[in-house]
Amino acid sequence: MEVVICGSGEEIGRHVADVYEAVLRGPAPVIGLATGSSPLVAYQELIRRHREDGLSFAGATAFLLDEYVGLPLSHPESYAAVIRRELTDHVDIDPARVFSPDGTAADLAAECARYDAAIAAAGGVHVQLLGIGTDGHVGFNEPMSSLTSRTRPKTLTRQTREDNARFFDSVDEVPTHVLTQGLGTISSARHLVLVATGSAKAEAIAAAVEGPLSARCPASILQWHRHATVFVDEAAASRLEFADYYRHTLAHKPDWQGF
Ligand SMILES: N[C@@H]1[C@@H](O)[C@H](O)[C@@H](COP(=O)(O)O)O[C@@H]1O
Repeated sequence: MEVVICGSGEEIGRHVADVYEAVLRGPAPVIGLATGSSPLVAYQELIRRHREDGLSFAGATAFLLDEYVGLPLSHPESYAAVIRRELTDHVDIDPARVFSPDGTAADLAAECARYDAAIAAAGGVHVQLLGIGTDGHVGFNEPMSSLTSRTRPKTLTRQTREDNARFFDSVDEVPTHVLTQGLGTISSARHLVLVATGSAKAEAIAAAVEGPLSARCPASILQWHRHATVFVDEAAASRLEFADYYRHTLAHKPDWQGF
């Protein structure tokens, strides 16, 4: 795992956009997208590169991490709607190639199996963007999620519903259940890129990066992955014991070595 401490959110956005641009310029790119506020600066940079530098998403396929159960796709806070609003409506990706689990499906278990099969049929995800919840969740894999789980329904913790209440009229409006790619599904992506900013994420980042590999902190699954990159700002890095080592590594990173 490579931990990269950045001076600003904009710097994180540029690094993430570099990683995505390299995949998008390759053959048949399959990109993993995430919602939440953490990826937004990277999405804005990708949209800028599309408009100003000709970066094309035309041949890309995209898979979203998760979705609320019970919110119609037309609901502005459904993740299918959020990703359209924040990224895919602003680039040249084929809307029919932007996939997300359907939280309104009559048979949720079958929908989850279908979703995993669709990811596999696309050849797997080249790069998966991740935020992190204050309880250490990735996607919507709450603490104690199986480390090998596949896409499935999950029950949100009270903490996560409170964290996400800002997108709804009240915490009571936040759905109680979700469909999420499992930790095993996420780990199948070839490159995991986790982004976190702000002091509210410092504890979760310390647990994920330097704590034990444990379902107690689902994001610690990145320690088990052969290609994982964690981009944090100074505030999110503030509880990292090895911060000086990460800074030293970055300062001496060879020119030939990307992320
Ligand atoms: N399901 C999403 C996660 O994918 C995201 O990482 C998390 C943190 O969001 P934010 O980046 O807004 O802090 O929020 C939600 O729970």
